Amino acid sequence: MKLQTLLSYLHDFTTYVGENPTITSIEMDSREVKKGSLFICIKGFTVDGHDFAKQAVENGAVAIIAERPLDVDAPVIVVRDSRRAMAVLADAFYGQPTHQLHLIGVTGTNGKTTTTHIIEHIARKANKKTGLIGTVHIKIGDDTYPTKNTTPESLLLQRTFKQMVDEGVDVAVMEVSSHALHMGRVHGCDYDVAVFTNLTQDHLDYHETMEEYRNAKGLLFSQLGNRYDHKRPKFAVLNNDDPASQYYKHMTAATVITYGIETDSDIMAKRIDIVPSGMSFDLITPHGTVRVKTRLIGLFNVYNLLAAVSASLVSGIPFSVIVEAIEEISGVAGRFETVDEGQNFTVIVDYAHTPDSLENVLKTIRQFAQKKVYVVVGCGGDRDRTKRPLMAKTAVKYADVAIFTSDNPRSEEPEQILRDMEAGVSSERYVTIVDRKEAIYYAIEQAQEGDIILIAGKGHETYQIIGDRVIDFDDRLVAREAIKERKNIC
Ligand SMILES: CC(=O)N[C@H]1[C@@H](OP(=O)(O)OP(=O)(O)OC[C@H]2O[C@@H](n3ccc(=O)[nH]c3=O)[C@H](O)[C@@H]2O)O[C@H](CO)[C@@H](O)[C@@H]1O[C@H](C)C(=O)N[C@@H](C)C(=O)N[C@H](CCC(=O)O)C(=O)O
Ligand SMILES: Nc1ncnc2c1ncn2[C@@H]1O[C@H](COP(=O)(O)OP(=O)(O)OP(=O)(O)O)[C@@H](O)[C@H]1O
Repeated sequence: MKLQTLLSYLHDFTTYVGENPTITSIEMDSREVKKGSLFICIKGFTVDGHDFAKQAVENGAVAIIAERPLDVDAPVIVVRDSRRAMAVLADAFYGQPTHQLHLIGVTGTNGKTTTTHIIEHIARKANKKTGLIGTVHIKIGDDTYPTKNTTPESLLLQRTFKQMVDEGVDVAVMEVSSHALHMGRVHGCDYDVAVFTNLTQDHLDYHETMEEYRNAKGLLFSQLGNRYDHKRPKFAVLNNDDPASQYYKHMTAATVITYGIETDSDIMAKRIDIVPSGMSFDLITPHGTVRVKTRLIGLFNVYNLLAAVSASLVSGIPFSVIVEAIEEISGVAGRFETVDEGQNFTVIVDYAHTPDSLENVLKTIRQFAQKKVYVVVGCGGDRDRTKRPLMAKTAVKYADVAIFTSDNPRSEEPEQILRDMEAGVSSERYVTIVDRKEAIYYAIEQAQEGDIILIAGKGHETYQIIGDRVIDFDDRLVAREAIKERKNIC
């Protein structure tokens, strides 16, 4: 594509009249630049991409997008916000692929990964070829690709959508983080369905106030149905039991579909029975009411199922197929995942890393617990500090024994993070063990027959970030080793 053709997609840009090279790729990392690339300088949180423009030109970049003039041997196009410009350019460069996909975006503090996986499962059951983008991985059909962010940067995102179109994907479902919405990573995405799960405290290191956090998520709904003059209908699927939905309802031009348990909604669950092996409930929809059974556990998963059912129904998937799919779905990796080595106590690994999700998971466990409940929990470094005392308070409130430990301390001292957690609790019902492996071993050594241990925070993750180092660490493997060692000792 010619540079000037590409630039014509930037609405606020009209002045470029220089050279017009053919652009063979767009890159935001100077190390990825090839001959013919357009290099976009992004001011990062660690380094400034503008400092790598020279290197990009040496590597073959034929034009540069930047937020200020640069002294390099290639045309420099100055824009106000290069990250947003990148989203528009990537969308254009890859042929606006989201116009050709049925795209479902899921946002909310908790439940995004679970809900997107349920939707993917339902769509596959309906014989659709699916694409999935989220925290665990990117998946196209059966092929998976690793990913660094819940919602990737626009370049990778649009490249992925293009691959999905090329591979014949019918339904693409993705997690849309508030960071991505705020930074404009998803600018240019043409969503057909936007789903809201819930809003509770998280990410205040980035958004600063709950209001800003709520507004960032609102961008998914305010932009839905406004941006493109398409014939395709647009739907906003909202959790009626969450107060933030009232706000999103008023800001969207799309058709609103609501779901809930407590508040009258289009799609509802009633008569919910939860047992250790799963749940059953009346699923009430405009297409009829059926009693469904699922292996997923916890009231929060009823919400995730309702969100997924609503999104699937407005996507035209038959009700009977949806019901069949939810009856056979098993869990999502690292979400309420049990570690079973035949021991006589239960070990659950769960990704709960917000006060609300920790509370929900512990409340669910409390429903079955006959004996003691242990929780191993920590808080990430360089992230929302205000949630640390709240996480500790929740752990101590619902567990008999809380073990505070490290969870991705990053550049912070783990001891300081743990002191921040301890500040939230006055009782002595906790133990602090800095080393996460030791903490897990401690819980497993202490557990008696019938006890339940929740290892919270890292779920499917297979690493710990300590300082600059990323070390291999998988809660599930560590728990397995600890159980086996304990058996050998016994
Ligand atoms: C705070 C944040 O969002 N950081 C993101 C950002 O990294 P950064 O700002 O540190 O980038 P940087 O290293 O400073 O680099 C700046 C620019 O220089 C370029 N560069 C750098 C070095 C070089 O030699 N040459 C070069 O060109 C880089 O390619 C980049 O374009 O850009 C990276 C590349 O896209 C992202 O992966 C990274 O996300 C990090 C991993 C992150 O943790 N982000 C969190 C806050 C986040 O976005 N989380 C949400 C979900 C949260 C949730 O719901 O739980 C998400 O969607 O993932
Ligand atoms: N609807 C929900 N409401 C509250 N808590 C939930 C809900 N769904 C899941 N959880 C809890 O939150 C944890 C994370 O769930 P999930 O990965 O689906 O959310 P997420 O929104 O993708 O999280 P993240 O943005 O951090 O990746 C689960 O392990 C569970 O403990």
